[in-house]
Amino acid sequence: MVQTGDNKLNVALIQADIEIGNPKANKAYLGAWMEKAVGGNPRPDLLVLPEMWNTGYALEQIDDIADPDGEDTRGWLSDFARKHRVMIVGGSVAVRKGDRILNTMYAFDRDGRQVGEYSKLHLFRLMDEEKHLAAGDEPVKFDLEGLTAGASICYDIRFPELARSLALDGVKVLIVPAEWPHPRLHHWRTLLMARAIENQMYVVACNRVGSSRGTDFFGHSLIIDPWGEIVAEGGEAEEIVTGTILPELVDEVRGRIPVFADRRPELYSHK
Ligand SMILES: NC(=O)CCC(=O)C(=O)O
Repeated sequence: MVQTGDNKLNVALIQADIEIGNPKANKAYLGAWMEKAVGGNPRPDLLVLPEMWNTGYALEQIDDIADPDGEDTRGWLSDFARKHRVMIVGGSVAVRKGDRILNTMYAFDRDGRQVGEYSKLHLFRLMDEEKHLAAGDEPVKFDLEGLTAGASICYDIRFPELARSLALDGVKVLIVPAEWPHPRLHHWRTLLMARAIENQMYVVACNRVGSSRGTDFFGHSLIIDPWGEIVAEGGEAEEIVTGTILPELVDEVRGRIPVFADRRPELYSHK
């Protein structure tokens, strides 16, 4: 595929392990990986973290260890973004809001200003999320220096309607933090690829690695372009996965196969 334009975005995905139930240790650990990432060549424009990186799936303790109003997380990510002049999609963290605990993503620009906040819409019963967490209530898009990004957290990618409605709303890159384990690597790769191809958009997905209470997380963080080509893919160990987004490619692919113009929404009856 011919790629043009100098409006590119260098992305670094922090594919790290997470210690269950230890937000302080996880912040220090992720912070060290983030420092390493911003020292990379090329320098990243955007860092992406995995899902629930503050607590892991310590759901029986979640009431005690979720970040109240996300204040600590937001302050820390904002300071890092400003100090290193880098945009951050801060994966997601367990956040306490009133009497609810949510699985929430925060995004920041290079000045450390918060540009997005999204709480996972679809709770994953196989990991007991619905017993301990509350679901978010709206899809979210946000701006990354002129590139419109949409949020999906892990299990959310099994719901094509969400990615499609974000695409119809102008989203050109879907950001997906995850804690997605074996034995569903095939689902992970196939669903992310499908979301990219059907919506003709970039998909940027950061999955954790390591084992936690008998569950093995496989990494395989991915950057997929709007034609469905893999730009970068991690292995199963800790690493920083890097790749470049070329925003013009979204319009080029959408021009090549006019999927959005060819839709027949009047025939799709189910809400
Ligand atoms: N944390 C999650 O949402 C995991 C989703 C998952 O593993 C799946 O198969 O879906």
